[in-house]
Amino acid sequence: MSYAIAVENVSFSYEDRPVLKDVSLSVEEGDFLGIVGPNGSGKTTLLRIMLGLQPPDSGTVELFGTPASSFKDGARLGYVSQHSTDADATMPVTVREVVRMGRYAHAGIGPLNEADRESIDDALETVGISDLADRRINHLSGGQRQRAYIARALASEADLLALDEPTVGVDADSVEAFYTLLDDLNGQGITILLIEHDIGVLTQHASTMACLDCELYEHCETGQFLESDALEHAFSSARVVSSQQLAAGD
Ligand SMILES: Nc1ncnc2c1ncn2[C@@H]1O[C@H](COP(=O)(O)OP(=O)(O)OP(=O)(O)O)[C@@H](O)[C@H]1O
Repeated sequence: MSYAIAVENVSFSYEDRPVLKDVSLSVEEGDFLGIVGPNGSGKTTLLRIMLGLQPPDSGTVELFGTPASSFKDGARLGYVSQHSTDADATMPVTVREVVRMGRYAHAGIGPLNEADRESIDDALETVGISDLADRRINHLSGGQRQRAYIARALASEADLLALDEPTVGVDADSVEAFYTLLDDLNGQGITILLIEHDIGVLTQHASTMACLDCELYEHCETGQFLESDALEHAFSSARVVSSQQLAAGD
């Protein structure tokens, strides 16, 4: 079995406040993992540690079989953080320029060759925003911006996409289209890690689910998760759908 990410006994504190306690969690290549948990339960922190962006205080993290501290192939990992868009909000960059950043690992900052240009065009087309390529990134809606950042990850040929609450502020139709895109990418073999408050929609798409509450409360296949008490535990989060809605398949 090949793991995209293997986390073993990870603990982490901000100053002296423990945020993660002894978390062990492996993500198989090709998995679609949904991560839920109450507000402030350490989800973003764990995601960043899983991607090797932040070292744990103790425990180990492996990315595609290599210790995170010596993993050099960052282009394989695409991360769309909650704050991805903030940095660009004040910069006059176009969507194409944002997606072009995904080619840095392959093309450097020099002129692009034909293959690079093709890769950028393909990425824009895959996420359905070719017509927005020359618009300023900060003139896009939240949902369109999320697509631009996914296109950047695709242009960098990422094998794994990690997204932190990508659908906040996105209208219901766009959320559905967004999940269709994620399903397509996952069908092409891209591993997906997704933090999402809307457990109802998440569990319709994720193949495995993890519920975090400082410790790892549950990690299992989605069907099993829906029948476990982790569901109720995750509902202690502020912004979730009700279990009645879930039962009704809404
Ligand atoms: N840089 C930081 N310095 C100090 N404390 C932090 C920092 N980042 C996060 N925290 C705190 O650590 C805890 C876990 O934060 P984290 O963002 O990982 O949780 P989360 O589950 O993603 O939260 P949410 O669902 O609200 O986005 C929270 O109490 C948060 O306030």
